Amino acid sequence: MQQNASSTTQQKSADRSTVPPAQSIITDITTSSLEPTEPTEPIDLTTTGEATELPTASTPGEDDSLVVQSLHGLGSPLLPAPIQPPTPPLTPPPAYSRKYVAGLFTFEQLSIFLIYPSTIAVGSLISIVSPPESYFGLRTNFFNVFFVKNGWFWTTITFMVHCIRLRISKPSKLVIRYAFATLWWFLFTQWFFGAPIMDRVFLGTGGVCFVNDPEAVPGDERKVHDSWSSFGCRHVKGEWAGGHDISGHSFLLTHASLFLWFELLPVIMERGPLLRQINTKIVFVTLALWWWMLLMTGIYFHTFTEKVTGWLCGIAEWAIIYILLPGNRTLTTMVGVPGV
Ligand SMILES: CCCCCCCCCCCCCCCC(=O)SCCNC(=O)CCNC(=O)[C@H](O)C(C)(C)COP(=O)(O)OP(=O)(O)OC[C@H]1O[C@@H](n2cnc3c(N)ncnc32)[C@H](O)[C@@H]1OP(=O)(O)O
Repeated sequence: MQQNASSTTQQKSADRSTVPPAQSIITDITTSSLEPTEPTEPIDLTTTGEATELPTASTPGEDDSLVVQSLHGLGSPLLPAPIQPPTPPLTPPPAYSRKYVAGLFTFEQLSIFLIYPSTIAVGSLISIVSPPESYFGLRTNFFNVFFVKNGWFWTTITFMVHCIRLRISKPSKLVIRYAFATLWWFLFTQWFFGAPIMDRVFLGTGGVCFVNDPEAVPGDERKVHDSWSSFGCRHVKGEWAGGHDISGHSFLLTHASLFLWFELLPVIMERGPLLRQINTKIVFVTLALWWWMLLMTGIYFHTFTEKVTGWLCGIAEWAIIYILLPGNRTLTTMVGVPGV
């Protein structure tokens, strides 16, 4: 009996020795509430769904400022934090945590990203070695005139076909991402407070619009027209020559393809019934056509550097929205992430 009593006492004192003093609990809670809980890895766009939104997404009626505050784990450093049971850390759900290549891409994202520079490289190589005679080498070919020259229109239609069958909880985020992609295409190829960005680069690097002057002396028919855009130059039947003429096709085809791929990626990764739908096949047909036309641009048009600068401008908006923003939860809350 006496032995039992003493072992119980020993047990109790052993238990007490494992309990931290109250002061240390308070310190732990206070410091943990002050520690920022920023994600260490970008959010994986290949497996997320807006139905399984980010932990930061506010539910209807929730105060956004509170959400943002809780995201950063901000407490007032002047006031002692109230003692509360420690909240679980804001780690992303398992679906987000996948292996990243160079800390930025998943394997699938990297593979998609690499398709376009390799296509331009292969096309340019063929153009140097021996470009085959082809219908696709004509500027007036049907696929160019009907599809690529209206490329953003067809990309929009394809995107809508993809979107109408999704079950995502926040369609407004889809429209926001589409609006950003459209804005970049518009500023780059159509209008940027006057001439679009690609034409401004051309003019800024010494490019001019030459037109034939019927009244000029023989041998000096070409005169410079004061067109400030490639559209204006085409309108007066002039020739746009001299400066760095960024490839609009490389830009548009890369920009549109990366946009469509990254919106479609969750459907691909889910490998569910959505993948077998006709909507997905339509997206793949557009992607295939855009890839083929980029290869043709690589083989028959522009210089290598003009295609590379077109490609670089084509990845700019995608890199911000789909690669860099997912590393910041507050900004990602604004544009959302693609889902199923
Ligand atoms: C819930 C869901 C929400 C959804 C969301 C809500 C949505 C809400 C409703 C919206 C309802 C719809 C709304 C749609 C809205 C739009 O999208 S309307 C806009 C439609 N417009 C377009 O799509 C225009 C797209 N085109 C372009 O941007 C430019 O033409 C491009 C493609 C950049 C090309 O520029 P470019 O001047 O041809 O320049 P570049 O590539 O350098 O080529 C130089 C030459 O080489 C030739 N060339 C180059 N590559 C090639 C090639 N591969 N083959 C042949 N020739 C070539 C060119 O043809 C060109 O020759 P020329 O024409 O000078 O003779």
